[in-house]
Parts: sequence; C-alpha cells; structure tokens
Amino acid sequence: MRVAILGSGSLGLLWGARMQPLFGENLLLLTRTKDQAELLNREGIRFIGQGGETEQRACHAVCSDEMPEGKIDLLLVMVKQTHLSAVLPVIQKGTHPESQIIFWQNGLGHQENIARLTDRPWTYLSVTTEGALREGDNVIRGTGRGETSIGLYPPSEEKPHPLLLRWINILKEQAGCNILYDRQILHKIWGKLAVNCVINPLTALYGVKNGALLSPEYQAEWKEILHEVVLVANREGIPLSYADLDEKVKSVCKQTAGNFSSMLQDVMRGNKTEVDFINGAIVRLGRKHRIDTPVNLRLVNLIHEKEEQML
Ligand SMILES: NC(=O)C1=CN([C@@H]2O[C@H](COP(=O)(O)OP(=O)(O)OC[C@H]3O[C@@H](n4cnc5c(N)ncnc54)[C@H](OP(=O)(O)O)[C@@H]3O)[C@@H](O)[C@H]2O)C=CC1
Ligand SMILES: CC(C)(CO)C(=O)C(=O)O
Repeated sequence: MRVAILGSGSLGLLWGARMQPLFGENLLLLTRTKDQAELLNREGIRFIGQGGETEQRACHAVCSDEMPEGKIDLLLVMVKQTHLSAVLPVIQKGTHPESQIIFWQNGLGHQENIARLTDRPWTYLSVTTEGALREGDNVIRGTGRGETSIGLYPPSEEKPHPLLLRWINILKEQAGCNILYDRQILHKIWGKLAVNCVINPLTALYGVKNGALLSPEYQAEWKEILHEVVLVANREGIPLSYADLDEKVKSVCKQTAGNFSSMLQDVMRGNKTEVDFINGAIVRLGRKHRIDTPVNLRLVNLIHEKEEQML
C-alpha cells in the first residue's frame, strides 16, 4: 500500500512520524515548498513526545508540484480548509479511482471541494482529538493522544473499502492508535464543529488559552454561540442537544487548558484563519434554513478584522 500525506504541517508531521516505521519507503510526504521537502529528506522528522523524549524518523518528501501521477493508494489530506480548493488538482493527479482519500479539516466546507473531484468515489472525513504543535519545518511535538474517527463522505450505507480497513488495522495493531471506522461521522463532525465554534473565536479575540474560557466572564457568549449551533444542527437533521454540547466544550477546555487554539495561533502568526468554515458555516447554513445567527456572524466579522490588523 502506497500512502501519502498532503500538507506537512502540525497534523501532517505527527502522522508522518507515526506512519514512517509502518510504511517505510511506501510513505510520501508532500510539502508546499521545495525547501521543506529538502529538509525532511535530509534530516527526517524530529518527534518530541509529551515527556520530552525525542525521536528522529527518516522520511521521503517531495513538493506537491511534483506529485507522482496516479500512484497513491491512500491519501491523508492535511492542508487547512483555506488551501483545500488549491490542492484539488494535486489530489486528482496523485490518486486513481480505487484510492482512499481522507480529509482531516476542522469545520465544514470540504464537502463542496470533495464533490469537485472526478471519478474518486472513496472519499472520507476524519475527526481527530489528537493534538500536535509544529515547532519547526521538521519538528513536531505531540500534545496529547486522542481518538480518531473516519467515515465515508458523502454518507453511505456501503461498507468502507478493504484497503481503508487494512490501514486502520495496521495503525491500531502496530502503532497502538485509537482509531475507528464510524458510520455516523457527520455527528462527530458537528460535535467538533460546536467545540471549535466556541473555543476558537473566543480564544482568538481575547488572546487567552483554551482553559481560560471556563471562567464566568466568557459564559454568556459561549451559551449564545452554542444555542445558534444547536438550532442549525437540528435543522440539518443532526440530533445534538445543548446540554451534551455544553458538556463537550467544557471537557475540551479542561483537557486542552494549556493550549493556544489553532485560530489564536493563526491570528498571532498573521495567517488567514479557518473562521469562514467554522462560525461562517453556521451563518451560511442558518441563512439556508432562515435561522438568525447574529452571534456567530459577529464573531466572523470580528475575526476578519483581527486578521486584517495582524497582516
Ligand atoms: N493541529 C492539530 O492538532 C489539528 C488540526 N486539525 C485540522 O487539520 C487541518 C491542518 O491543520 P494543521 O496541521 O494544524 O495546519 P498547518 O498549517 O500546520 O499545516 C497545513 C500544511 O499544509 C501545507 N500546505 C498548504 N498548501 C499546500 C500545497 N499547495 N501543497 C502542499 N502543502 C500545502 C502548509 O504548508 P506551509 O506551512 O508551507 O504553508 C502546512 O504545512 C486544519 O483544517 C485543522 O483545522 C484537526 C485536528 C487537530
Ligand atoms: C480542540 C481545539 C479547540 C484544541 O485547541 C482545536 O481543534 C483547535 O484549536 O482548532
């Protein structure tokens, strides 16, 4: 099985380090720049565990402009939502009709991009609570083991392809990953979306770590955001309750108390954030169902203002 990772950032380097011992020369990392590919080929990936232990893993990388044609059997797409449409031609070129293509982006919006691929029926969404922080172009720090779910998208009663199940088993049995196939992947996507709708914009606007949101001053906004998310989710046919989601957001704030959310990190680095695919997705779907979502809309606008200020 030839496996590739498109996007060698935080998530890409984490999964690259993890899969290298399992797939060796059959694993390819794809980068945006030639410089990063050269660095990875020269020095490999340096993985720093939670206890500070470091391992150097040799790897094979190329710039995504040089994606080999039709050779990849299983592709992990790990670029941000903001770069997805630009890499569609790379995905189309590197894969074949039996390829298994897994999209890892937070938020909603990748569905439209997936629909633009031609003759690629085996597409999946993934939701992961595994955390990673990139400390250099070839340095990755694991910030907590978590759980990963993968499900066919568009949703289908069809069984997943045997190749995907083989890959999941290899990761489970040989790398001890907590990873599973999930027929209800959209429920997981919405659960994670709700978490991101609260934590990401509030931490980015107020410049605080995830754990700070548990203090009373943020509770009013937190509740207003979640109420809108639940209304929209239910109208989309996703049966999520306010109480469950509120509990989930609290538990993620506790588990990741010391983390800077990805949106806060983007704002600090002067990068475009994924807000249009997180709170922006609630606003778009709200409009579709004629549900007002003023709180999420306000957050989208405030985050865009913040992005402008940081440019
Ligand atoms: N980090 C985490 O723990 C988690 C992240 N996610 C989601 O996963 C996705 C990726 O996140 P994360 O890894 O943190 O993001 P990063 O920004 O760290 O990584 C994205 C990578 O994609 C690369 N990229 C962009 N354009 C191209 C291209 N044309 N060809 C090849 N590579 C390209 C970027 O390259 P360059 O750096 O050179 O611009 C970057 O290395 C996001 O949607 C995020 O929401 C989900 C769960 C956890
Ligand atoms: C779960 C959370 C909020 C962890 O920081 C995250 O997914 C993010 O930062 O994007």
